[in-house]
Amino acid sequence: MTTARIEPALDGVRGATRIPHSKPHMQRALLLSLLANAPSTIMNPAWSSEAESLFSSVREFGLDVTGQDDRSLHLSGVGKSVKTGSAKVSVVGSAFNFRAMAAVACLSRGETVLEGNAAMLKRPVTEYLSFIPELGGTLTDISDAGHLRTRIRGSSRLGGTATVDTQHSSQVLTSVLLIAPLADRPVRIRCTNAGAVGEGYIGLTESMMRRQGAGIERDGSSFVVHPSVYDAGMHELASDFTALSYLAGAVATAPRGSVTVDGYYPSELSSEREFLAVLERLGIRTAYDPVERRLRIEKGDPAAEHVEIDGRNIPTVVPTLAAIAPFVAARVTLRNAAHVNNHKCRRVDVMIRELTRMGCWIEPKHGADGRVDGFTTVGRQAPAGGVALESHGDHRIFLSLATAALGADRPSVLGGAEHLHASFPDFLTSLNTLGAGVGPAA
Ligand SMILES: O=C(O)C1=C[C@@H](OP(=O)(O)O)[C@@H](O)[C@H](O)C1
Ligand SMILES: C=C(OP(=O)(O)O)C(=O)O
Repeated sequence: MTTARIEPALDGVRGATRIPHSKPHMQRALLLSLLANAPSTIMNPAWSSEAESLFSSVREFGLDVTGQDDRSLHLSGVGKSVKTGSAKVSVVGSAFNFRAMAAVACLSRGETVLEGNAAMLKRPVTEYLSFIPELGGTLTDISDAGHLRTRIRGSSRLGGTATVDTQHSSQVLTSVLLIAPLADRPVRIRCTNAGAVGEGYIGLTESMMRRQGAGIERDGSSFVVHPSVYDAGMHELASDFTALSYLAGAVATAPRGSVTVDGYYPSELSSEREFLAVLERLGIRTAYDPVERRLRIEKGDPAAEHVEIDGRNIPTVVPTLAAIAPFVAARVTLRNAAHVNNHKCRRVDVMIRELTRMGCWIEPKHGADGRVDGFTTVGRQAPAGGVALESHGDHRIFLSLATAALGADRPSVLGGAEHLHASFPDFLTSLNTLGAGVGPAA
C-alpha cells in the first residue's frame, strides 16, 4: 500500500491545474465503438486503470485499434458480431465494467467467464443480472471466496422483456440499454422503481446511444428499443466533473482558495450541473469561460444557514460533499444516498467514520427503512487531524479524505494512493501545484 502524508493547507490553495477527461464518457465510448458497425474516434481519451481494463475487455470481443496518438483513438467495431469462442474477461474492481461486459456477453454465441475481485463480492452485482435469462441468455454464478465470477452464454433469439433494478445502481439499466439495439427482437425494459438512482448516467447513456442512431422509446421508467445498428461514433470527451469535485473540495476545506482548472470541457451529464448548483449553495462559486475553456473555483458564503442536498443523482460526489460539509459555515444535510453504500466500499459509512476519526462532527441520517441514507453536519469546524486514515481500497475515499485533510490542524497520513489510478492518477501532483504539501509518508 502507498501511503501519503497530507499537510494542512495553512496558506490556502491557489493556482492553475488540469483534471482528467471523463471516465463515464470514456467507458461508454469504448463500448459503443465495439458495438458500432462503422469506425469510431475518441478525442481526448481518458486513460485510467478502469478505462484500460475495459479497453482490454472490448478488445477481447473484437474491437480493433486502427490508429492512436495522445489526442485521439481510432477504432473499428464489430456491431452485433462480437467475437465468439471462450473468453475470460477480468474487470478487476469495476462494477460498471462487470455489468456492461455481462450485457455485451449476451450478444456472443460463445461462453464468457467474467471475473471481478473479492471486493466486488460485497456489492449487489450478481443478484441484479436477471435481465440475462429474461432476454434469453444463460447465467451461472461460479464465484469463490476470492472472486466474483459468472459464466454467461448469449442467445440467437435475444430480446423480450427485462425487469431492471434501478434502486441500488443505475449501471444495470445502462448496460441493458447499450446492447438493446443489437438484440434480435425488441427489448422492453421495466425499471423496479420510478425515481431511478443516478438518472444523469442513464440520460448520458441514452444521449450517446441516440447520437449513434439508436431509437429508444422512453415512458418514465419503461423503455422499448427496436433492433437497429449503431452508426460511426465521434466522441469528444468532456472533463470529469467528479475529478473536479476534489479541487472544489480543496478550495472549500483550505482556509483560502482560488483555483483555475485549465482545459475544462463541461458535459451534458445532469449530475454535473446539479453538483455545481450544490457547490454554489455551499458557498463554492464556479465561473466558466467557454472561450478560454477555464473554470475558476472560489470561496464565497453559503446560500442559507442550513443547506439540504439530495444525493440521488450525484452518487460519485457524495463522499466529496461529506469531506466539504464540516468546513462550510452552514449546517449541511445530505439525504437519498443509500445507493452510495453499494460502491467500492460503503462510501457513506466510511466517510462518516474516517471524518469522525479526523475530529469532525458528522452524523449519519437514516431513511424510512432504517438504512443510512446520508449525513448531517453542524457548521464550520476545526478538526484536529493528526491521524492515520484508511481509504478501503477506494479511489474516491482517498480523494475525498485527502481533500478534508487539507483543512485539519495537524498532518494526516492516508493509505491507498495506488488506487488513484482508477480515476485521477495525477491528483497528488495537482495538489502540490496548488501549494498544498502532499508527499509520501515517512
Ligand atoms: O454509469 C456510470 O458511468 C456510472 C453510474 C453511477 O453508478 P451507480 O448508479 O451504481 O451509482 C456512478 O456512481 C458511477 O461512478 C458511474
Ligand atoms: C464507477 C465507479 O465504480 P464502479 O464501476 O466500481 O461502480 C467508480 O468508483 O468511479
